[in-house]
Amino acid sequence: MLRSPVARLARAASRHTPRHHLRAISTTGSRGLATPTDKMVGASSQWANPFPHDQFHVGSENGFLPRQDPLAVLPQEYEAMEDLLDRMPLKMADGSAGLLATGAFGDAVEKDLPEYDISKVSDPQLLSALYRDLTFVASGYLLEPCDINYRNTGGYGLGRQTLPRNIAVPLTEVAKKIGQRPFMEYALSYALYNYKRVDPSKPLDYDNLELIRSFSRHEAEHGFILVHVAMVRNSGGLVDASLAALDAAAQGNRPAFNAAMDKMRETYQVVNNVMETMWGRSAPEAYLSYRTFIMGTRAQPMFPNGVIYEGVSDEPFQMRGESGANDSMVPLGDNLLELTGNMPVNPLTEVLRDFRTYRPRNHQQFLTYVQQRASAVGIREFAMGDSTSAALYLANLDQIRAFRHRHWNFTKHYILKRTKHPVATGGSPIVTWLPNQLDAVLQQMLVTEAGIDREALPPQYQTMVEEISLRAEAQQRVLTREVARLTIERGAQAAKVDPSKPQDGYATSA
Ligand code: HEM
Repeated sequence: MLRSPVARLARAASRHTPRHHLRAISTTGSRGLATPTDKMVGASSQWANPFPHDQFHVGSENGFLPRQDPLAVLPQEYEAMEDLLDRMPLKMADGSAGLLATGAFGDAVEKDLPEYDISKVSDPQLLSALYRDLTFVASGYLLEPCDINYRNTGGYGLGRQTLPRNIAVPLTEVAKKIGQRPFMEYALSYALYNYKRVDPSKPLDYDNLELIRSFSRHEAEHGFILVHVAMVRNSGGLVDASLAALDAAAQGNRPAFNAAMDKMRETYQVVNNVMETMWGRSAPEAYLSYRTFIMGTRAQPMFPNGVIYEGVSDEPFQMRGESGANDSMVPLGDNLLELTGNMPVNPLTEVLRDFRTYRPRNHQQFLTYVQQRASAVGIREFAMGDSTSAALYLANLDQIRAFRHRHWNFTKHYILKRTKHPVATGGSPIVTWLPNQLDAVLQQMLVTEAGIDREALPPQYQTMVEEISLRAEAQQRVLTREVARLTIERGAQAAKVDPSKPQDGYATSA
């Protein structure tokens, strides 16, 4: 990873700022930095979900979660699949070994799963539940041999290269109906459509959440998935604040813009605080015991030619695996703050763009809308036109940095410490991909802070800008060293993007 001249210039410029005047006030409290007004939030008149009947419907209440809780139990006619999924996990509810533990899942799928006729199904909630459940069956089936191999040898070997028609045909049909690819997704399958409330009358707090499906039934998998849900549960605030910021900038309304940016920062901080609970709720040493099942069929050595979907196509499909990279909260920040357009032009950034096509179609459209409107309105330029706005813009970049920095730490402790496998579940190179984006945020922060007239700021903002800048400089230095070391240790494979082109034929709407 190379330092860009821009970052060096930014650092040089920031050194001219008189720092000894600054009072030490922490930026980590939840106290607001601007004075929010009640009028600040409220949906923009310009955004409407283009697929109004879909379960994933971006809104200020549910944010990026589905607007109805996921259907937890399938109707009676799908009893065979429900039963199969109950017997599937490595560990059964009573502690005994499930089908995946003994390697009996594949046979059970071939013997016990009917080829469901989905043609008459139109209820959106049922379609989404069928999609989730068929993708669980598909991933369990394809990756069962890899998990057994991993447990015996520490390597993954090859997965099953063909998906039988009793999974492939209904899965492809349901996927088409809801505008998705026929493979496990982060939002529509594994994470955001896989929770139920313990007490239906209570809110979506972590302690009131339970999983619907699981590959392992290990408490670490429970924690891993449900921490995502507990974070995204706050995303309505991000949706609201981003629309309010766009409207305010379009109208040249500085107080409303600052209030929206502060609301955005505050909400990201809540999200980041929930993210921090991952360490305690999902043990790092257990992660690899269920991770095999969320791998993809693209850019993975277990599926060198992709997978044939029997009864669907003679050409193999290759799909990225389930990954938090398909969550919409960080891309929303990237797009609103006009960071996406400033990502380096390289194959790693191409992977980022590709990831953004793996998500519910209303999410995709919303993110595209925010990206286009932020650029049309000139959010960054508007923010840089006033010191306080610029400081709040920087504070939001800092929240995106905090997310990506913590996330890189997760990757080091949950994955890099424990396996040499060169690609992550989504098919990105494990050593360089996350740092590519983290470095881009750090550089944008350094350029931004260099452009802020600190003397014009109230004291607490001066301190905030100072703290943020020092942290960004230090983190960029450490990151550069880490990536260089890891690339040498792990070799080119762990650093390079798989050059193969997707052959999935399922590029969706955005
Ligand atoms: C144990 C915890 C976690 C680990 C080990 C982990 C690991 C990873 C890895 C390896 C990637 C690279 C992409 C790929 O799969 O190919 C990734 C991407 C990503 N994950 Fe996670 N993840 C964790 C938790 C989370 C959580 C809780 C979220 C919250 C939504 C999240 C959101 C993301 C995002 C947004 C990206 C894309 C990052 C970017 O744009 O720079 N992850 N994750």
